[in-house]
Amino acid sequence: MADDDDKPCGQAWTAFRAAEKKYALYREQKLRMKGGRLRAVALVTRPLDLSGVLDLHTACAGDTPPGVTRHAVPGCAGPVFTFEHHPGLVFLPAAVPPPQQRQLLRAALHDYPQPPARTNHNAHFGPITGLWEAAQAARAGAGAAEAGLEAVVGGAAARGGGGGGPLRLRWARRDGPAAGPPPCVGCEHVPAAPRTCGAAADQHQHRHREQEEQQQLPLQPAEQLPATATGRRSQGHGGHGQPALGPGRPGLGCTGAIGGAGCGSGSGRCSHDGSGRSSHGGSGRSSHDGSCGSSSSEALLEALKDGTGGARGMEGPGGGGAAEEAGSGGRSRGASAPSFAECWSAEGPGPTAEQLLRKLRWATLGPQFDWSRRQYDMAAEHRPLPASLAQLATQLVAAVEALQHAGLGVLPIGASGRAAAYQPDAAIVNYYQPGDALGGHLDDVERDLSQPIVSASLGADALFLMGGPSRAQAPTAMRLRGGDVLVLAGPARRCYHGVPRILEPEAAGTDGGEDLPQRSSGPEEAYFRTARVNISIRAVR
Ligand SMILES: O=C(O)CCC(=O)C(=O)O
Ligand SMILES: [Fe+2]
Repeated sequence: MADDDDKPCGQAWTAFRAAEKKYALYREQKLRMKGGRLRAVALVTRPLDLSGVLDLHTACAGDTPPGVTRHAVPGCAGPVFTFEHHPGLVFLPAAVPPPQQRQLLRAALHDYPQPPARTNHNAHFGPITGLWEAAQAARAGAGAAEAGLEAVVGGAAARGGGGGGPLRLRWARRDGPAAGPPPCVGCEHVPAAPRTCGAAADQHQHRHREQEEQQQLPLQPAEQLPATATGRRSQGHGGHGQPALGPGRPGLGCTGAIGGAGCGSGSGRCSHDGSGRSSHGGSGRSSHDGSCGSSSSEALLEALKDGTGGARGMEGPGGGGAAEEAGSGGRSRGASAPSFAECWSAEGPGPTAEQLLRKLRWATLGPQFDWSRRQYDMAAEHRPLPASLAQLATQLVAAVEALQHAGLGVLPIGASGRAAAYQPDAAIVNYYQPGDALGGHLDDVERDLSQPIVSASLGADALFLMGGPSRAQAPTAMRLRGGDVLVLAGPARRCYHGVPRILEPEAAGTDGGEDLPQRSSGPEEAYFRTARVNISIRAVR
């Protein structure tokens, strides 16, 4: 793990940090004198200067900018770009075709956060089943209530005038070590360590969210816990971090820190926690026919009928969901996963599903990283990397290998130097809302750093910073759109990178979601009009 070389407070920012600050979203209160007093009249977004940002979609059509080389690669529909100052970085614009984007976006909401995959919520609440479906329950409407939604939500549907009501987690966040039995499913919490100025007290914190401190989820006594969920605590939690709500991310192998306010921001956190043994979370049903408008409520109702909690695999071109791809065969939750009904009710003490969905930051597929031992825990329960993601990464790495054969030297891949040696088995799924950022970091704890990372962007546009081996090196700012892929290979594996900004539609110059395939009014599309998902696929074994 490389040193965190951000300068201490009071000194100049590193070049990387300066770039983060340049592109970060800042909102300022506009003040005006009213009645003899200064009053806040509006929240103003600081203008964003995109003139220094590389947009290789425009270069696809026109001239290639200095320091960037365009290649035609067999097997790639469009051009592929490499960078003089970033050896090992390969940019493949629009490499994920629209139908596959659509499948991945749906899977990212329906499947990937399902237990036994872990998410940032595990540290506070334990495994949660059917988050997306529960968040959609209020939209399920009277039909859903009639069909049995009220069986789960109690009186909420009725109180909601037939429109359903928000579902709440049955258990609440715990803010301290469990005070005696009974322990609960949601009690993994490590007391916050104070963030010290410029120090490495929390060097695993990468994400910040504007105003996150004001957006804390409700804290209530952990009561009314589902009997079946008691006694389960996630394993392997290193206890080093600060799994406060919001910006924690797995940071597998990451070194970095970002704090919107610099020192003393107190928002550092890291939520790494191992989970139990491998299982899966879906029954492998496919639903990629564009009929997503009602699919979430249908999935919910299906789930209510069969008790699987909506944890259905919906990903995979061949009709198989992620779980099916993982060879699970039918049941839709892992051994340690509570059912949908155990998780959600109309009157639980916890936050609403919508709140939790907004705060979903990451999910991990494949082996979990154990921060206490600083290694991947291969034995702990996890959701295997779906075959479709492994296939996507393998195909793209093979395309990149073609550059190698053309003498461009962007790899090696593995000791053999052949793409065939590349066997991805893990991914981090990052969920970004407007205002989120991922601070500069290295991904450097995988066993074999000669294995590339394949990083696919989905949903809203973002700015990506690609730096060098130290933060002192000024990064290149690039615009990423839904469907774009970056491959970090060779020397680029040891370089700082991060995401300082998700482009809100105004900044992006769009009304949002232009790049989403087959735009429709489905809830998934609505989510991705402003949100972004990144899936970074890795080989960790
Ligand atoms: O969101 C992105 O584009 C970058 C993600 C990343 O760097 C990571 O997950 O390590
Ligand atoms: Fe990364």
